[in-house]
Amino acid sequence: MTEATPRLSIFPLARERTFDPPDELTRRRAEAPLQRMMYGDGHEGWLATGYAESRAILADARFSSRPELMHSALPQRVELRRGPLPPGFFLQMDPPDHTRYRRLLTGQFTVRRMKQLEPRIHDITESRLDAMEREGAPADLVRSFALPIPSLVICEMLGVPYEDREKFQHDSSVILDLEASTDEITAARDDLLAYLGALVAAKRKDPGDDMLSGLTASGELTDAEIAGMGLLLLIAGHETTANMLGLGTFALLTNPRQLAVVRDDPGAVENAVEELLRYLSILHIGPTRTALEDVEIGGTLVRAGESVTLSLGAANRDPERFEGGDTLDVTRSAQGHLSFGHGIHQCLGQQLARVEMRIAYPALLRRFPGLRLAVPPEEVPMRATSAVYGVRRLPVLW
Ligand code: HEM
Repeated sequence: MTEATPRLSIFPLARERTFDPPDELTRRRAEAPLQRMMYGDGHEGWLATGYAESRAILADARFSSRPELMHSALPQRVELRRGPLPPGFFLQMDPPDHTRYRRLLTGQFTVRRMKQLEPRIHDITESRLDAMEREGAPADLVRSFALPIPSLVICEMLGVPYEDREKFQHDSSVILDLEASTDEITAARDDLLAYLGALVAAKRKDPGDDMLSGLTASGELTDAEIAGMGLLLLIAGHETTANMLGLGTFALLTNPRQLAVVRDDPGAVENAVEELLRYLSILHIGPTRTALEDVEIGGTLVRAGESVTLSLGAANRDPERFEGGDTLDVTRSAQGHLSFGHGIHQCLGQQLARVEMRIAYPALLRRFPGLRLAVPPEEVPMRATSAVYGVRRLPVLW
């Protein structure tokens, strides 16, 4: 077993190339796929960059997701780790609490259920494309396409009024901002929780045909728990897919041969979406887990109480698992990628995200066969300091 002193201080975020993880992470992976890293709070924890190691950690019940056990890999405390966890926010819970909440939602996110949603997602996509056509070029693809589609879908599913999008889109982006202060994050979270709490209370009195109303009817949850679950679903449900649509389109526009496959071969789209998920790995940092007891991972001992931060981007490019992984190849089999995580916390909304992307990318590329960037690629502003990587704006012409 090996146990070295930390050589890396603080998780690197700066990317040398738009679509690749930071070079430092790639170098670290070649050196040791699980190695010591100094955390922002002085903790001597671990960094996992290898595919096998990351997958093993995510699958192992001896690693916890609880924020109060976790150290922060960045100097500033990030995400919702500070302060008491909102009830129902099961992303950061362990069994049995995690199991209890997640179980109430799994039926809503099955492949079958997502198939039923397909016609509605088609309609939403087409109406966004119509609006883009009406408004004319140039357009910001994020504002007119990538953000509204998943936002509209998750709003309809949850029963959140889309008219309130400015509030929840703003609060979500603050919560995910790695440079926001703890006070700003807490204020945005509390604002969104208060908004959702009022919505849930209204639905308890006058239920609709939506997920939040369904949860009130389950009789198992308090309003605060439902608001916490709603917070998780609302943030996870639009920020992630929106960034995949924006960044994915950018990647395709700079790889015209790959773009042509997605546009012209309907049979290739399913696979192409998996490859875009693998190649882009939009979770910029993490997840992070903490060992509840001593655990050996590939010959390295992680001691009880130590945190491990993963880089899914580095793991998804690991040459031991994906040959030539630094190249975008929409015809390769990207199955087994870790972009949706792995184990008990594996993304609940993954089928929804897949359906949205399988519909949206080809629809966009077919409607605007001449789609191209309106600015040089290096001028596209990136979300370099958000927990979810992507483009801030994507100016396009057609
Ligand atoms: C391309 C889009 C998406 C990506 C890349 C993504 C990624 C992830 C990842 C990596 C995790 C695991 C985090 C961990 O292990 O700590 C996760 C969890 C989760 N995701 Fe997604 N996600 C996406 C879309 C969605 C959508 C559309 C929803 C819909 C509501 C959603 C809801 C959730 C929820 C509720 C969890 C927590 C699951 C649990 O703790 O059991 N995600 N997601």
